[in-house]
Amino acid sequence: MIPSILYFSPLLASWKTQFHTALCMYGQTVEWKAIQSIDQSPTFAIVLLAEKDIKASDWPLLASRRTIVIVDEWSLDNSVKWIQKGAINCFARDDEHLTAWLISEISGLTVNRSHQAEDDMLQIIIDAIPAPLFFKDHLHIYRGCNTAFCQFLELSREEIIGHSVYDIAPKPLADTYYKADCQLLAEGGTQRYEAEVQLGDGSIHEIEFNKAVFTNSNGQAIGQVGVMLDVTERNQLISQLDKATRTDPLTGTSNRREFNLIIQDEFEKRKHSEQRLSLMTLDVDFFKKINDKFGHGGGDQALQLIAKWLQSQLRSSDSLFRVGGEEFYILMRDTNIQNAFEMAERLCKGMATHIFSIDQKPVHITLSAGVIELDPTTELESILDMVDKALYEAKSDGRNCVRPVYL
Ligand SMILES: Nc1nc2c(ncn2[C@@H]2O[C@H](COP(=O)(O)OP(=O)(O)OP(=O)(O)O)[C@@H](O)[C@H]2O)c(=O)[nH]1
Repeated sequence: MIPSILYFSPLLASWKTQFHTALCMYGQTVEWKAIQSIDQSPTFAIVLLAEKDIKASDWPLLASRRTIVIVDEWSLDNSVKWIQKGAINCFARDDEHLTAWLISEISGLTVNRSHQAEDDMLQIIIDAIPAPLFFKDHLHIYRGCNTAFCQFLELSREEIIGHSVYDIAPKPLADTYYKADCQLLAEGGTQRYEAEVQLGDGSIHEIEFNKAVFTNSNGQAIGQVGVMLDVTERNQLISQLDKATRTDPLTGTSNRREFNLIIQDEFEKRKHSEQRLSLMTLDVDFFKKINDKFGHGGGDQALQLIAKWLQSQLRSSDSLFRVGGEEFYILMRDTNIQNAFEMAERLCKGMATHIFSIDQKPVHITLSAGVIELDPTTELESILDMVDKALYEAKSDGRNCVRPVYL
């Protein structure tokens, strides 16, 4: 006869002997295995835990095993408390009823098959649903799932049903699901959230969970049902789309939309920090002539070369934006007006002496610029107006020069 395995926690090491003898007397062959915590036992196993050995991290797994809690002094209140946490029974150390109860458990006399037909019908129905679907009881133990859910996790139904989420997911992910489950059961109703799920091949997918609590006829929450939608691709598309709406497709730099978002944010931060912030507006001089000489394609190429060159001149804390046809902004963090002015001069001089090549022909390009420091006591709109005017001043003063705004 194959011995039944009984798992026990450290404080029950010597205590178990009396039960071993009693069980043998009634013809039960058992094997005892010591465990330090409940996760070292397989699901469905009979696990005997001394109350003092149980840690809070063991609680989510109590119901996925046939857990018996052994207490020093039995009380109805305490016993019910453990049963509500998922244990199937609670006995005092010296309670001989435990022997009879263990014999019944080991013999499998408690299995109730009266609802088998309904269960089979429910399984057929949920298997027809293409999205992964599962349901858990109020103790967070999986009580059912459809074929799509098994395929999704690459686990068999046996590896899921009766298990706690801590049995089938890595601990950090299981913590997330467990927390969400607790919240849903406490609040009732429905819940929708996104979380990562690790598949059988180790890949991580972003999943939208749509869950709902179900109740018994008294309105008491007895479990939850969840449907999973794989939104990994959808989220990737959203983030690509979001990036595209903030990027200038010609030069790859950030565009005006991104500038509007960033400048608001940086300006708000500036109001609560001593870190200086400056803005440079740049416009390519006589750009129309480049288009006229090289065609629109040549002009596009020039804009790409200009953006690349500007980017190569910046510090990692500066941000470049293409905000119009041949107009660029540079946001300079940690920079006062003096430093911003020097930097603008350096860029204009550098651009004027740099020789670009379009269609193998050398091209000279110059820039006009305005600079301003973002004073937190001035309205952002007026700052942007003033720096634009400074740029027009640079244009009307002959181009290829910088005009600073001193507030
Ligand atoms: N190739 C190309 N040209 C563009 C693009 N956007 C704007 N332009 C051109 O840039 C030129 C800008 O001309 P203007 O505003 O008159 O300015 P400018 O010729 O640079 O002269 P100033 O700014 O006064 O020095 C126009 O001819 C636009 O068609 C673009 O994406 N690609």
